[in-house]
Formats: sequence, C-alpha cells, structure tokens
Amino acid sequence: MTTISRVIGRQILDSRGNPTVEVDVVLADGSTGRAAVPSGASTGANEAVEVRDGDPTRFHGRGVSRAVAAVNGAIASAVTGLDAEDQALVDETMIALDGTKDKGRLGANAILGVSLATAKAAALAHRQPLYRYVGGVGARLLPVPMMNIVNGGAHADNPLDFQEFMIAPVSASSFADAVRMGSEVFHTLRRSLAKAGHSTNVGDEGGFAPDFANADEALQFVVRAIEDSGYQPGTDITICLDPASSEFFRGGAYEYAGEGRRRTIEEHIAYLKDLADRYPISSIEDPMAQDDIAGWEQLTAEAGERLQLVGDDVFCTDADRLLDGVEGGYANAILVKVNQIGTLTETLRTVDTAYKAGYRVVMSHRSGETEDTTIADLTVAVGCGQIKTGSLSRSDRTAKYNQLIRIEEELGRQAVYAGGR
Ligand SMILES: O=C(O)[C@@H](CO)OP(=O)(O)O
Ligand SMILES: [Mg+2]
Repeated sequence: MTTISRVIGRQILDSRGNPTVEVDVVLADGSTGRAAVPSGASTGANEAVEVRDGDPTRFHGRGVSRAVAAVNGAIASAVTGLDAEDQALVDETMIALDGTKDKGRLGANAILGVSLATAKAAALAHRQPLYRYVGGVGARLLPVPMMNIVNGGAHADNPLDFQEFMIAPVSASSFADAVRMGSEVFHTLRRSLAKAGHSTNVGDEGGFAPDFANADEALQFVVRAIEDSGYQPGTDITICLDPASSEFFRGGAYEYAGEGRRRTIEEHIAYLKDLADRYPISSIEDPMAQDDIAGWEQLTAEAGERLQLVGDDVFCTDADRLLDGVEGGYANAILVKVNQIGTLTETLRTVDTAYKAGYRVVMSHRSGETEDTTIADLTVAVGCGQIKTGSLSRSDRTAKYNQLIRIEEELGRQAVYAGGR
C-alpha cells in the first residue's frame, strides 16, 4: 500500500519571490506527501546544486522548470513502483540516476523535493506524524529555538557585516514558552529601534535590518531588549551569531565593508573572542570562512570549550566534510540544512556522524523558505535540541515555530524542552 504510484512536481514561489520546486508523492493507498524546497543566499561553495533555468537576472531565468521537468520525467519514472518506506532506496535511486557528485544534473532541488515528499507520504500511510515516523517513540525533545531578530550581511541592505543576530530562550519551561519569550523580546526591540529613530523594516529572515554601524551596536540593542523584557541576558536568554564569514573573507583577510576596515585572521579571531567576553554569546556559526581552515582550528582551540562553534559553509551538511572537521579538530557543532546535501537519507547520516563524533547539531532553514514545515518535524525526529528558523514575524518562519508548538502539544507530558541542558 505504500508503493509510490505518482510523482508530481510544480514550480511555486519562495519567500523572496523566487521560483522553487514543490513535489507531491502519491502512494497506492492515496496517501499524498507534499514538500517544498528552500533556497539559500549565502550558499556554501560545496553545497549540492539547485538547477535553475538560464538567465539569473530574469524571473524566467531564475525559474526551476528544468528541475520540475526532472521530477515529472526521469525521477518519476525511476521511483514509481518503489516502496516509500524504503527511503534509502528511493534516495539512492535518485542519486544514481543523477550520477554527479553535487546532484547538478537533475538538481538537488528536484531530488530533495521527492525525497522529503516520499517520507511525508509514508508517514501519512502509517497514520503517524512525520517526527514519529522518522524518529520513532524516542522522538520527544523540543528544540531551543535560535530566533533571528537582527539581519545583516547578504540578508539585508544595511551596513551590518554580520548576517544574523539571534536569541535563544534557554530558561523557558517549554517550547511554547520559548516562543512567547522570544516574541516579547522581538517586540521590545521593535519599540526601542523606533524610539532611537531606526528603521523597523525586516530582512530576508524577518529580523530587523536597521542601519547599525557594527556588531557592537546590534548587540547592545539586543541585550537591552532582553533586559527590558524582564529577562537576564546569559541566564534566561543567550545570544547566538552567524557572521557568515565566508561572505567577507577576501585575499586571506576579513573585509568588513560596512565598518570600512579589514581584519587579519588573527584580528578577526581576537574580535570574535572579545565580543564573546563582553556579551552573553553562547554560539557562533561560521565564525571563520569555509576556506580558512587554519583560522577555524585556531578559534576552536582557543574558544571551543566555552562557545558552540557551528560549521555551516565549511561542512555543507556533508558527513565526509564533517569528518574532516572532526579529524582536524575544528568546530564542535554542525548546521544541518536538508537542501545543502539533497536527500533525507544523507541528512540523517550526517546527523548520526555528528552525534558519534560528539558534535552538536542545529537544524536550519534557508533564507529563502516556504510554508513547508518539514524541518520542524525533523528537528524533533533526530532530537538535536536546537533549531534556527528565523524571526517571529514572517509566516515562512513562524510556520516552523507553529508546527513545533503543535508537536509539543501532541506529545503532551512526554515532551521535553531542550533548554537548560
Ligand atoms: O547562512 C545561513 O545559515 C543561512 C540560513 O540562515 O542563510 P542562507 O540560506 O542564505 O545560506
Ligand atoms: Mg550560516
């Protein structure tokens, strides 16, 4: 009854107004799984490749009709008749059909859509929520959300060199409570920005995008918003950063264009450590660029004991790249983005590899998202305890928070909130 009988791909829009792939996988019993594919702006150099149509400056050029055609053609022919329960077989069939290392022939966007829709259809056929189908009865850990409240870098048109400033409500009593705390801080920040004459417009991930001159100014506003909301920075709510450093690493140094200055690798490391000394920062993602492995090693040696150092661009959700990090002793956590690697099976392998190496895992959205909430379920399925999925103000982001609220309610007394661990 869980045999795949139809696969339907279509082009829809993502949160930036760009075309993206959506897939329906229909099983013999009629169960239909639907998944929409996200898309990044600050992409890692070694990510699986999304296939787009020709000219990138035109809407039709940014289109995904070729990827959709791959779903409806070659992929549909190859996976129809397979059992949706055989997730690894479905995924491996698509990987073999594509035949490239980066999924660039059929497109990681085509393959991921089918992969996730297959899992969702199988879950439905078993009358199970996705988090339980993938994670089993042990799946009951609700993540601490890293909520993005200030955007910069590639996600906003302001001078801020760092891409993301996030808050993590670690002292919340539940996930729903964490959302309430985050929302309070978000609105408090809005008021204080307006009062200071700053713009309250938001960036791609829904965080505010005022013309802050540097990270210090952003951090001061964030700390004050936490305090003014009645919380203790560092105890109730910690701060997480994603400078997305690969975006401004040029010629062997860090080019802070917004600040109008250049920092050597040494100076960049010293600056990050100084920020972590002066503000209640618990986690920094991509503190160093994907090509600056020596910098990664140095920072991990100097600050890895006290800070979570999350590898995004440097690992690209790839288990083998992660193993390079484990061997080289850099980073102590990995950001997991399903579209960086392109199938559910490979995503689960990466998570497993991280756990075995003692690396923490943060499940993550992309800056281009849709209303799809698959990553909310996957976060609970793998029990990684942390999710990064944007601000509290855009429905492409709140969709994930809202799904986690529903999962927590459904789990009832079994639910465990990961804060304070
Ligand atoms: O750098 C990141 O971590 C992501 C998500 O926040 O951004 P993008 O999807 O643009 O790569
Ligand atoms: Mg990142």
